[in-house]
Amino acid sequence: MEANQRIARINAHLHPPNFQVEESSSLRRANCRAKGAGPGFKVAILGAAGGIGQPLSMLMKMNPLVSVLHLYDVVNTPGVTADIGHMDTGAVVRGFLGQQQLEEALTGMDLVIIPAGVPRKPGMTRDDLFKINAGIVRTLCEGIVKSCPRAIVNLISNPVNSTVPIAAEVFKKAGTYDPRHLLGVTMLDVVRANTFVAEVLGIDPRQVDVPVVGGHAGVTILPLLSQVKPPSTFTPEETEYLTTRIQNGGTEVVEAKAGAGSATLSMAYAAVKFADACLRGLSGDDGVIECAFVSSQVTELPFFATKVRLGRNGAEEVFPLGPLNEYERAGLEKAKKELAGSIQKGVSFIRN
Ligand SMILES: NC(=O)C1=CN([C@@H]2O[C@H](COP(=O)(O)OP(=O)(O)OC[C@H]3O[C@@H](n4cnc5c(N)ncnc54)[C@H](O)[C@@H]3O)[C@@H](O)[C@H]2O)C=CC1
Ligand SMILES: O=C([O-])CC(=O)C(=O)O
Repeated sequence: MEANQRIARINAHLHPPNFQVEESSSLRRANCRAKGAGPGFKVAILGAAGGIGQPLSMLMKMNPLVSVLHLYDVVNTPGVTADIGHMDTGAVVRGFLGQQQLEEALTGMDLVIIPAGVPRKPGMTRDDLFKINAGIVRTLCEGIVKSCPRAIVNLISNPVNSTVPIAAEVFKKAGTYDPRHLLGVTMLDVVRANTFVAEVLGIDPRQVDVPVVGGHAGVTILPLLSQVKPPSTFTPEETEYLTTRIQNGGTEVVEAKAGAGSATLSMAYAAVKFADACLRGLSGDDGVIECAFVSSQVTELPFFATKVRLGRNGAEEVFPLGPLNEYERAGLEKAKKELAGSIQKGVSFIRN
């Protein structure tokens, strides 16, 4: 290629006159030429310009399993894409702005991560977000139906206990539903549980594994402290303190941020930990096991979070709860009661 042609391509990349479909196509060509998409997975982040979306996009750009990273939002993706695109890691980054570019953003994706939607302010429950976020999740899932119906979906937008059933209903309606492909992200509950339990035990959190089951709101978040690894015992006071702190972890951050949003940095960390596990599963790695809120037959509820084995087809195996102590059995009953209502609310949003 002539030198002046190469410079023209780079300029087109650096100074797109606007961020419309035609421009993003040329940007895509420039990107592919400039960097070359290596082997790996194609990942889209929907809500990429937000508090979670930005650090999540940065961390996914650093993931060696990712070859192409599509950043979609209804605002600010040109800036975030330009910024992250300068990182000298392998993934090719492309930005997409606004609903008219959703289809293009999703085409060919292997994994779609969704942190789009409004966060809580002090005094709100996650369910208070339903009104706005339910519609956002529906629209984005309709895009997935059209452009990448076989992709694995990691759903972060709250209230997860209702948005996962919403996504399932959208996919069912379109005839594309594969329950193994839809995963509500509860990893932050596990990350918090590992941290708080490690503090109590006085050990490194990286050595700790706490299964957290149920759902992702208040009493539906049920840490199984009797199954902690390494095997540990807790006094009744420690059990009560840890369970309450893990269940209120999100609220602790919302209050500390005092109106400036909810957990973003720890959530981006947790989302990447979970997405990486999904990609390792897709690659064919053995023994990839994490907690997630999925279609389940572990209880009488249609969705429930437990440990799942991630493989080439997503959540290939959903593990049972294992032995629970009396405290956990009581917690399970409370969790199921609240979860049943939240799941029904999500289902009704699409069916009615
Ligand atoms: N599952 C979990 O453990 C957690 C979930 N969350 C949830 O994640 C969501 C996002 O939180 P933040 O990033 O802090 O909020 P944020 O407000 O900082 O960012 C949200 C982003 O979504 C974008 N957005 C809004 N409508 C959209 C649409 N139709 N399509 C694409 N993008 C759209 C916004 O433009 C914004 O950039 C909230 O619902 C929050 O409650 C937050 C922390 C933990
Ligand atoms: O608490 C919130 O609203 C955000 C969230 O889900 C969490 O931090 O666990």
